[in-house]
Amino acid sequence: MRSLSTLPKAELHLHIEGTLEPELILELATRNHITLPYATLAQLRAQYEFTDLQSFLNLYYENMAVLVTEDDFADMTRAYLTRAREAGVRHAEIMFDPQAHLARGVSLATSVNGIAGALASSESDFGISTVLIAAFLRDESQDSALSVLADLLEMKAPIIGIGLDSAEVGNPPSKFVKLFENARAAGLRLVAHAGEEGPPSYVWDTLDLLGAERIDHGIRSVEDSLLVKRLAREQVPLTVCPLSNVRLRAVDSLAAHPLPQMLASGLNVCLNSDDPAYFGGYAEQNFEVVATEFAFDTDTLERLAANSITSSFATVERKAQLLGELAAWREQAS
Ligand SMILES: Nc1ncnc2[nH]cnc12
Ligand SMILES: [Zn+2]
Repeated sequence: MRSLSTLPKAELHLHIEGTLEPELILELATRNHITLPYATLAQLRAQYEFTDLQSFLNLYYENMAVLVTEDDFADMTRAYLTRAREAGVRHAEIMFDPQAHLARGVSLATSVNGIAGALASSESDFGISTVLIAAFLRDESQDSALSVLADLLEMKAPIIGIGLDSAEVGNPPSKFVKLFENARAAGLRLVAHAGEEGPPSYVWDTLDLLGAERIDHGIRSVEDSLLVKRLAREQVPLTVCPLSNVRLRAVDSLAAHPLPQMLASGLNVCLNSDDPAYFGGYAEQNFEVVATEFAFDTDTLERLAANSITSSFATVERKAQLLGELAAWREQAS
């Protein structure tokens, strides 16, 4: 099969802290004199066996301890952009978790300025247009989220929107109605994780109570045929992350992933890497594993890439440019 790193694509579901590779974690730990529970790469790598979302989140939050200065955040971001360019990512919508850094005593200015500083030149340095999304931790209170959102607005942080992530089950969308109201009133775009481990009712409520424009994951939607009909009718974008779902055991195996069923139902799905340093693959690898597993033809791969572009928050001009690149890729493919 032709390498799918040449397929022009947008990545819409990416946690920048989930791009911290083990090598960079240890390098930053040394630089910042942080003692992690793991002294060697082998010891750290041995932790990357997950049984569910929470088992991953525990390691993901623990490893963030190495992010201390603006330079650390900028280096992490540039490392992702370097790898994303190789993956054929032409536009990236990058989430970060400000509350996780605040809880460790790292200021909003440090995380925002470090990441946004690197993103400011992403197009000239890497050929990748980017936007930044502040994701709120659903296992924290809404009051905490409201206060951080107010601070982000006050400091005029260059964010295009907000997201909702972390432990889903037991933290339903209804907990964050006011947060999404405030973000909407501030002119921000709205996305949220739903239906990763949580039930289809969380997807309904993410649409109806929070007014989210995109659903991150959404794979459990297939359990509810009425919901599938609605998602198809409204063409709600679903940012699916196959390798993540396998590694966090949201599905029993790649073969059991509902992606083919979602495509057959006419859903607006695209492929993403979520936390690629933890789940064994970047954007092109997520395309390659499903292309192989499900024997997808060129039309299907093109559709997945087109969905990522049209569902993005890129400008109309940028979308047109990237769809043009995709058409050129198609020409070469045939
Ligand atoms: N896959 C995921 N689900 C929920 N929260 C996350 N934070 C980082 N990755 C996540
Ligand atoms: Zn995610």
